[in-house]
Amino acid sequence: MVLADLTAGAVEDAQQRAVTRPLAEVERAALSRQPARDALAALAPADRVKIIAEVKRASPSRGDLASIPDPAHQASLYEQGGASAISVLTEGRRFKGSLADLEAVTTAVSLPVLRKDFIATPYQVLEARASGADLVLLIVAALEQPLLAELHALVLELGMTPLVETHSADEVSRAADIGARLVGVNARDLSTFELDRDLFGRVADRIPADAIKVAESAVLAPADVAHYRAAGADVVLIGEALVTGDPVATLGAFLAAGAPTEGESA
Ligand SMILES: O=P(O)(O)OC[C@@H](O)[C@@H](O)c1c[nH]c2ccccc12
Repeated sequence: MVLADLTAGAVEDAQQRAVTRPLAEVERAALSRQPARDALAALAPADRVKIIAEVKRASPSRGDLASIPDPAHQASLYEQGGASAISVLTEGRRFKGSLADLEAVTTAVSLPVLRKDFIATPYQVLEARASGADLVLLIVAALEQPLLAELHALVLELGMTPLVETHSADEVSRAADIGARLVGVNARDLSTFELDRDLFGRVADRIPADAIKVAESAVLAPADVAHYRAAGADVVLIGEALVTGDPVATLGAFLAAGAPTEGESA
């Protein structure tokens, strides 16, 4: 199972880092950071769709996407283009990211920043905060419910916001059960890599009314943003389409497609 392998690899890499940087040290670093930026406020539902723009060099499904020699610069362009938050892939093996990328991005922008990785241990959550993350991705399919609840609580305790990622109605229920306030639905199944842009629309009504709804993946054109908006998304998370070309212009087109249409009462 691909998701299990990705998670096992990420946990193994974290264990390796823990050899030279023990948990107590990472905890101290995490607690000495400036407080996390308020992601729920930044992503609060508005009349138009908000965008989380992602720094991603490669992925197991798409291979190499862009070299992104300067992730801080890339993130600055996203901020300039009107993104509401930034996502940074920190997984090294298949996505070619790192915690250094995350740290560089949080320094360069004033937006909340998500650590996008395969998180399954408290150590990885502490590392996220120690590197300046404001949000942490938790993938429901990768975690047993008690561990999901434990990590969710730890993210909150550290003042960060968990983005709880789901792939089915059942997983949305599990997110609701732990009181998730920011729920993502990923169009890409992380085990088969199959894309289903309509999954969000099928499960959106299961997301608790007080949670922010995030549609993740498969936005390649402005029409895809409009599609997700019509299906009830408050926020879309976009990677691939932003890492090449002119991200400021692309974001402008995506934001326009997520705005209310003429005649529509906001
Ligand atoms: O590049 P896309 O199709 O715009 O997708 C972005 C984002 O949703 C995707 O990178 C993603 C969603 N969930 C993840 C979990 C792990 C790694 C990556 C992801």
